[in-house]
Amino acid sequence: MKLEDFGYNDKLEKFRVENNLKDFEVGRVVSEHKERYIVKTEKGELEAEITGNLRFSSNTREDFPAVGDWVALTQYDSGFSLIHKVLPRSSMISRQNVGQAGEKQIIATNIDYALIVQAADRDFNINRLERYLTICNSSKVSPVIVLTKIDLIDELRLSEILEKIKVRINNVPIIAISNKSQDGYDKIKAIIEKAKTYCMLGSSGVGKSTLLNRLSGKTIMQTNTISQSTNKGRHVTSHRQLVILENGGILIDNPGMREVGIADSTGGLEITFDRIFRLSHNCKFKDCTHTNEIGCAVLEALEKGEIEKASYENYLKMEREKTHFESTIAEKRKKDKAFGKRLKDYKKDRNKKKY
Ligand SMILES: Nc1nc2c(ncn2[C@@H]2O[C@H](COP(=O)(O)OP(=O)(O)OP(=O)(O)O)[C@@H](O)[C@H]2O)c(=O)[nH]1
Ligand SMILES: [Zn+2]
Repeated sequence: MKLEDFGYNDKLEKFRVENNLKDFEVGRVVSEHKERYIVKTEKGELEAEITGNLRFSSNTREDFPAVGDWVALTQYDSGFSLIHKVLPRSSMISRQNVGQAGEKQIIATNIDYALIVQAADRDFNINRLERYLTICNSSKVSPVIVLTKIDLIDELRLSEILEKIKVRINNVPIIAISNKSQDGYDKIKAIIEKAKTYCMLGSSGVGKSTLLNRLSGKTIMQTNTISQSTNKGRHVTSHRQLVILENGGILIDNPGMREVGIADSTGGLEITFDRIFRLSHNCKFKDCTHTNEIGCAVLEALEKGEIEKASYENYLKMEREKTHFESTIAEKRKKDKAFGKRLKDYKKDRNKKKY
């Protein structure tokens, strides 16, 4: 397989040449477990770790490789490889780190499209759709809405749902499918492009695994463990998290992806709620919160019924979450800085005492 088959492009190649990385091998991280990586190269899959240098020059977890990353690495005779550099990312999906407040955890990188999967029966929820959209918009990933289980509803209900979406969400393709009858499969297959990278976002039970299995032409979820011997006879076993689909698309499906909470949409609100943001330019006060101010263009539009009340409320809720998350990050930075200073003072002090 060529690098291009799993997503390598001219931009990455240009970076590689300009940054004197020609002596390294290039590969894509297909799985990660406790800082051990499986990297797919033209020669096959390699097991790798990062160099000490990369570790020490990393300021945050974001600088470490993640699934989807393109990396420059060296393979040693022992069959072991070291990652020297992470090539620039075109997109990044992250979530709030559950253990550490204010820390981000990268789920996957270099994703072109996210399939936002919602079942058309009980799962359908437009507020949640807006949240997933916001995740996409803040991650620089293009969204596609996929409605599954349309075999469980009638045509009237389906057109109602489609209408509901269109009132609140503009310019996002919507594909309605049934994994059971395979209705709409031609449409979903048609949007999946060769060498583009996809991921799926959606609640549990909406049909993501079923769709993935069908698109890959294999039963991946059950046979997800690959065992392959490296050229030195070492065995690499990993949970495959990057899958090449039947028509050449690439799908990232790692455990983290399934856990991207809808609370992780800390940016991208401007794009999801562009109507509200456009209106806000006409608010009397620059720092208008659009909740009780005089001369608020958003409240005026709301009163006139020009924007949906439910959408407005969803926006306010997400805006509050965003503010909260940002202040947690700011606080953490302040603490880190204070700690850094204390450490410096301590070292200075210790050095003074030496002489
Ligand atoms: N009727 C109907 N059932 C479906 C459809 N798609 C999936 N299902 C069923 O819904 C259930 C859940 O499907 P999965 O594919 O496991 O859902 P998932 O999104 O991968 O769920 P998690 O693995 O928990 O994230 C299974 O019993 C499927 O057979 C559909 O289009 N129509
Ligand atoms: Zn306002």
